[in-house]
Amino acid sequence: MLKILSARQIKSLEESYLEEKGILSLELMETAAEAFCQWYMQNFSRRQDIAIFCGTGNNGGDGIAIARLLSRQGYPVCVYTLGDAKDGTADYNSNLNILPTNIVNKPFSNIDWERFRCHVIIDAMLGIGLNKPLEGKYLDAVKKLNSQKTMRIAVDMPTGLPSDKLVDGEAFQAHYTVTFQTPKLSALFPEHAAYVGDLVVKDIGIDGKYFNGYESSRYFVEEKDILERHKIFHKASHKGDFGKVLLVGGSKGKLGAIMLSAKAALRTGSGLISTFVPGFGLPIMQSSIHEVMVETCTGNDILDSAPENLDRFDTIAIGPGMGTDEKTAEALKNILESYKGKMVIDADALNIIAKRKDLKELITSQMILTPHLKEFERMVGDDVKYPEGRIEKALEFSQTYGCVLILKGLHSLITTPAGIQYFNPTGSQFLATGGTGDVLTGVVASYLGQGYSVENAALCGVYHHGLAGQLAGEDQRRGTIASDVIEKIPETYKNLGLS
Ligand SMILES: NC(=O)C1=CN([C@@H]2O[C@H](COP(=O)(O)OP(=O)(O)OC[C@H]3O[C@@H](n4cnc5c(N)ncnc54)[C@H](O)[C@@H]3O)[C@@H](O)[C@H]2O)[C@@H](O)CC1
Ligand SMILES: Nc1ncnc2c1ncn2[C@@H]1O[C@H](COP(=O)(O)OP(=O)(O)O)[C@@H](O)[C@H]1O
Ligand SMILES: [K+]
Repeated sequence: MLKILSARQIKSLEESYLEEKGILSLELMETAAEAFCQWYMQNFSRRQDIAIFCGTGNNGGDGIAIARLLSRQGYPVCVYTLGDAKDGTADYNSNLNILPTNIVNKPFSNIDWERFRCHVIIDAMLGIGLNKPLEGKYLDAVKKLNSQKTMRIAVDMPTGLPSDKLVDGEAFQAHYTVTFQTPKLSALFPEHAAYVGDLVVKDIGIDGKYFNGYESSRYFVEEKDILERHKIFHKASHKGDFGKVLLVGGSKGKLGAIMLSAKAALRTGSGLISTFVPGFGLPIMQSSIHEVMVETCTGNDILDSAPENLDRFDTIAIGPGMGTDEKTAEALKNILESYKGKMVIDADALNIIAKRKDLKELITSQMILTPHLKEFERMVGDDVKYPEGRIEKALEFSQTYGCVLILKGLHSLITTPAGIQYFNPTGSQFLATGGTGDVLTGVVASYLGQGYSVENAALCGVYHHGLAGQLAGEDQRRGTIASDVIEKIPETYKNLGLS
């Protein structure tokens, strides 16, 4: 887990790290520049001309160091500077003094934009030191650079993006942001996706113990955190070990949702999947998914009653394609009141709960709720447009009702009633297609059925779902559909070296 700190905390952390280790800030800057270059060299060829735009703070210092290191490796670089070296930080100037003279270093104001050409723009103008919205030459630079049809990469933070809050005005629009040690909170806001691009986090050697003294209950999940949360199943495991899951949902025209959940749960590794659907769904379910057992409610078209003997199941997920009819709401109430095991509550089950205070009171610590933004807004009855407020609201909701909350979207946010908030690193814009939420429900329910805690099921579920989305997107690009995501779930295990 990478602890997410504010810009102020990061500066203080770096100072105490440098002091304790007896390292100069210039050395840490060199490590950061090396980390950037290592990533750059793995991804880009020497045939691409690079223009590095530098401010005169430490972000600019990183940029100048990057220019030296890349040039030494045979990469063609030019430096363009905003600001006056006499105002520069000590580390910026130390780097400027050793910039090889064969590297072109021009003031930004001297650029002839008619003739300006490069393949890659690196933004090292401003980083976490940003203290006001862009104006003047920085604003001008960002506008000019954003209009270039080239690859754009930001060092640490895109210029103009505040580390901890929503952007005010313009900011550099990066295709990649290579940040150091731990992501800054605002780089995880979906609203900032167009500025941050793909986020790359590079270790610069400040180990976890230095983070201990800084208060934050927000974390960025890493692959190793997921690996250690998985259960290992032995060779003689039988289907009962992998859990008996019941998926409740479906209504006329929306049976597909529960089918997607069921298939996703099977591909995640569930032992036995049962579904509970309206009567019309029986022949359809049976003929399309042979591995799934099907039970039906009393009504033909809508879900109007609850299943018998709920204790047969290790976990229940409810909501996909279920509809919000009055009778369905009563069936939901019945299930929430009578089932004591772990549950996933999704989609229409959330929409029903949003309107019924008596149902909200039935939320327990055994439950994982999986709203997308609109569903969350319905549940909290408030505007959740602003990310800072939304993250706070998620915390408040999880603590008030004692449940785990998965707020879906780019970097889905998992909040636990203990007050910990985890941002998920996996995912892809190709998941933005109907039915992928139903897939997530099946994946999370499967882990609950396999005996994972609510917290671990939520973390592992969201991570694998996002990774499956990435893998499906690599093959199918914008043609990706929810079924493609399901088919990639097994590959996520292979990818992580899990059996
Ligand atoms: N401190 C350290 O030891 C390390 C810092 N690193 C780099 O240092 C960066 C932070 O450096 P700084 O603290 O010098 O900050 P920046 O380089 O981000 O910016 C600082 C300067 O920009 C000015 N400024 C702020 N907002 C402005 C605006 N809107 N328009 C014009 N000028 C503006 C400030 O007054 C200040 O002079 C990080 O983002 C990272 O790139 C890395 O080298 C890793 C190690
Ligand atoms: N741009 C995106 N980047 C990352 N993940 C995304 C993106 N868009 C959607 N997702 C993920 O896809 C899923 C969509 O869920 P949801 O909105 O409930 O879809 P549906 O109701 O169609 O099943 C969520 O897990 C969400 O996190
Ligand atoms: K930058």
